[in-house]
Amino acid sequence: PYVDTKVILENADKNGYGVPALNINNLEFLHYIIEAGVKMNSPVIIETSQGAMKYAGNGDFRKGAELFVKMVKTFADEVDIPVALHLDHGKDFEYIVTAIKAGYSSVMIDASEHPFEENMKRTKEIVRIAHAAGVSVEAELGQLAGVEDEAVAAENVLVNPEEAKIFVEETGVDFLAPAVGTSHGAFKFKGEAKIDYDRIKKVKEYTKIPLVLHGASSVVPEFVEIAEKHGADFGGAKGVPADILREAVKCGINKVNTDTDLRIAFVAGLREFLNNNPKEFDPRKYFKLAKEYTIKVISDRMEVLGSAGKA
Ligand SMILES: O=C(COP(=O)(O)O)N(O)CCCCO
Ligand code: NA
Ligand SMILES: [Zn+2]
Repeated sequence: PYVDTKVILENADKNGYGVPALNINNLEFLHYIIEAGVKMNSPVIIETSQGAMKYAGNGDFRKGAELFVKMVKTFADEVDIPVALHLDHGKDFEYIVTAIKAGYSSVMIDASEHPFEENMKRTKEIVRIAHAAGVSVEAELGQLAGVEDEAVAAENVLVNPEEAKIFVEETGVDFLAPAVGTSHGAFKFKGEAKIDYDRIKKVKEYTKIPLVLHGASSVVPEFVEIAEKHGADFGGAKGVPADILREAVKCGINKVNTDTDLRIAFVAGLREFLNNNPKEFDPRKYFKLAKEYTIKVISDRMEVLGSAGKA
């Protein structure tokens, strides 16, 4: 069934597990996520960026939002696992309100590049509108380095746990994404991978709401190697290893944003298949290995985060 993201995350919070939030831009990735969720008996949070809304609507983000809601609801109504649709990194008021009106389960207002007071003001406004429509809200405190669609943050600004307490009390936001050392994309760490567990624990203790880890892809070496064997150049790619994800969930993370891992698994399968099948040009065939690898990486992540078996 199609559910509010809050239902999924409150259950995860109560029972101490994490749920992968998986980005889509098209039908194929939606198929794969649903198939993995059903296979693993795991709740799934489907998420789309503002760019995905534009892409699906061929430039018209309102059309894209409508399309995504129809697609996700169609799949959700056919399966027994809980399925939610979330707007990821909502930065523009128009996109966020469009997602709320189109029927998204939840929206993120990402005002993290603004000063604290401004972030609170913008978040309060969206909470008021979203809650009036029965939609839950995620906000971000601190900044992740790396590129987030349009905005590029220079370097990591880690969350201030005391600020987080005030922020959640003042805004009434349903979930919070504290910046704790990760970044978006495939090149997350120069040296060894590490995130600030203490900050996660403090934010959890002070806010007592479901927490979100952004930039959480592991950048799985197995798929990086396959992709590079077949022509990709991902030198230096490094993500958040499974043991760090497990620890982050123990410290209070419940929603685990994952996009890069799906992209790498898919492109690894696509490159391998195309290289080995020069005569093939049927898209129902040449996505086969891409589909298999993407379902594998999602299934494994559900095991790592503990959402497997929890639907
Ligand atoms: O936090 C994340 C996931 O980040 P990643 O999958 O790159 O680790 N997201 O919000 C997904 C979209 C961001 C651009 O990839
Ligand atoms: Na942000
Ligand atoms: Zn993110």
